[in-house]
Amino acid sequence: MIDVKETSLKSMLDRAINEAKNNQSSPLLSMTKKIHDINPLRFFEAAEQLAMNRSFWSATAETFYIVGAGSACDLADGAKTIEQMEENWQNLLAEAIIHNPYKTSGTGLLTLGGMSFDRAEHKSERWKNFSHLSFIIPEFILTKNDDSCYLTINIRVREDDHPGQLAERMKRMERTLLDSSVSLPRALSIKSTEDVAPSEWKQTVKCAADYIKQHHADKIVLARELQVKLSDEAHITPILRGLIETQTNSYVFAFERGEDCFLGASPERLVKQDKDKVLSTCLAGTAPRGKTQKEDARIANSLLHDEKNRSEHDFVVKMIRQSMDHYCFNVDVPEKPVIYPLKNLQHLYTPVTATLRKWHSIFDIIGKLHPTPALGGVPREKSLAFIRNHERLDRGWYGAPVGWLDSNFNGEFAVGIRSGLVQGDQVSLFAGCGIVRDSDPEEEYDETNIKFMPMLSVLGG
Ligand SMILES: C=C(O[C@@H]1C=C(C(=O)O)C=C[C@H]1O)C(=O)O
Ligand SMILES: [Mg+2]
Repeated sequence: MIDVKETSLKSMLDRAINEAKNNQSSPLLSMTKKIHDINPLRFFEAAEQLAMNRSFWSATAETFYIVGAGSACDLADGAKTIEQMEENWQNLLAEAIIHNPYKTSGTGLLTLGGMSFDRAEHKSERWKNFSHLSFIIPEFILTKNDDSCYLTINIRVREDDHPGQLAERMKRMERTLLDSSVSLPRALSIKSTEDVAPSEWKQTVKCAADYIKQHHADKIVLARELQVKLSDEAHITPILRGLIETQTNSYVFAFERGEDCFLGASPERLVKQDKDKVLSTCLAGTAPRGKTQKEDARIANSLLHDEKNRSEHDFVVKMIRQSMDHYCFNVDVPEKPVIYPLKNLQHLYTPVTATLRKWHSIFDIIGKLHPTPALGGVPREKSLAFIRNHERLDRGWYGAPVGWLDSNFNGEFAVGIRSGLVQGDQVSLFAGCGIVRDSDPEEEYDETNIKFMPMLSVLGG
């Protein structure tokens, strides 16, 4: 990695093109600067006008946004596993020419992306635009952290590139992306919804509960789908705005691939890395919110003491603790869960903190954790086999890690739940729940219905 102090795009390009010629390589040039305050949703919308594929990430508990536009490269090209992708990342970093004078996490050279829930599963037509593994380094990245905004430009430089022309092209695109007069499209409304095979799903829940009672497994997470037809082709920006405004304590994300977009507002952090500090979250066990404060407190209290929900939760805690022990020391896990309140429901929540051992990365942790028993089950292989054989859904990127990481060992990944796949005027929403021995199909069905609410309400339902 070459850390550069000079700042003009043209002189950086001259330098990078020289490197490319001398080494017969195509290094990535990454330049970051501070810019005036800009609404991340306007930047996101402006990228649509340039017909660029977009990535969006926001942690709504903080004022933190990363918006990516275009693609300088996909790290997962030619990689079948997370390990191979990490190797691509390391090779790219080794050659990269970076100018980023800021220490803020999420600025500078970074990558955003996700993966399929089950990379062993055959990909259906519906997810054709979403590779099993895909992490893009956007051409333009807007990072907003509290009141500070940063713009990063990433260019894959080739030896026959013309520095002057390239600099002009990037500047023109930058002007369009930062144009604050871009108007935000209006929200749409829902024309109809269709619950996909509800009675078959309840039957599968019963089958899973029986399988568990026969001691073949301890927990199996089953998901189902709700098809939504919109009044017109979906605009992504108003959906994201709705999610940001309504879903506190969540990660609002969107990943466009071709004409399709996978998006959602997940409350579930898989892992956050801040140098050698890592944080994971056990989130499982669910109840609705109460209509009054008193009712809400009563529901929270019974959730905390409910045996069935505690067992759903405890499987996750046990597994995450063991997995973190693998790559970390100082693993700290509180004895009991607390309540994690969301707009439409509340969960049992246990945070896990740890220190990452030298030579290990966030990719190692993702590879070890996914799928946790919050989305797969216990034991892992048996529950995955059950899901493959019985669930009628191709989960695609639903339930899998989505997030970002930068070149300074910071990053954050959520589990892609409370989410949907937008394809034109059609949205497929996904929701699942943890089946244990005492699960009742009707109750689990009701639980998935509340999990559809965050997405449904911003789509206009
Ligand atoms: C599978 C989902 O959520 C998971 C299942 C939960 C449960 O069954 O109680 C709670 C949170 C998540 O771990 C989903 O939202 O789709
Ligand atoms: Mg549950």
